[in-house]
Amino acid sequence: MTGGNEVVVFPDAKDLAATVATRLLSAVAAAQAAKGSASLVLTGGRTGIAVLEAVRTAASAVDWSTVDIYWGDERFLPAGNPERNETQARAALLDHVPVDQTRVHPMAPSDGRFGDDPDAAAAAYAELLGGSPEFDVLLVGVGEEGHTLSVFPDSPAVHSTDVVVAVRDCPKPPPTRVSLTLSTARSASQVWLMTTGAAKAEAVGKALAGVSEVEIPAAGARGRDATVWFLDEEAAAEVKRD
Ligand SMILES: O=C(O)[C@H](O)[C@@H](O)[C@H](O)[C@H](O)COP(=O)(O)O
Repeated sequence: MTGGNEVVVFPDAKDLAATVATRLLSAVAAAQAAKGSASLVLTGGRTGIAVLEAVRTAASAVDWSTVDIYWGDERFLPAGNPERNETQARAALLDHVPVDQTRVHPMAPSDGRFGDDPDAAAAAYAELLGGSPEFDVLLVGVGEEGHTLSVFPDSPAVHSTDVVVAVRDCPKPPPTRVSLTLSTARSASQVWLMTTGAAKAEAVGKALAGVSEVEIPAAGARGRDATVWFLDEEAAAEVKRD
């Protein structure tokens, strides 16, 4: 453990995705055994989508009909745009498992009922979540400068106390997004941060060394019951391990 974080290091991205997938399916089954359903929050990025592809290879292990699917953030683009996290998650997993579509909750597209208004899309998602969402596992990636979800260092989003926010002029394209805030992320029982590559090592090392979330937003992505970092050796290079 490192400062209350569990850190799991893998030789490569493939091994990381396979292990996270197995652990995620176990977490779903445990939540279903405990309360009859499971609530997952998905994210975008190479690692997040690779995990969903790995889940698909063993997807028969769980009853998908009682899994609630949310997104931690979304690229505010037209429905079906290949860059949308929802589009990629459906291609990687959701189109291949028998989910109850009424329990799959994408963030609005930029050509949906709110038009090109990310603030309205954010407000609607906050309303959907209600006051205290009870996520079982919230999956997030980590950017080179320490962003997570679509919350970037010293940005309006990192200072927000809202539930869900619109993000504009995002340093990572596309520029307009909708994102949970870090305080909402912290309502999850477990937060799993997953990243690979040497370019992430500095941000990961700082986050695990206790740097503020304003500087490294990933440092603020913490679960009520568990915070787990899944890293490859390169991304873990600056982590001081116990
Ligand atoms: O929409 C996105 O791109 C994600 O929300 C973003 O937070 C991503 O998870 C990180 O940028 C890491 O992405 P990689 O796993 O591709 O490095």
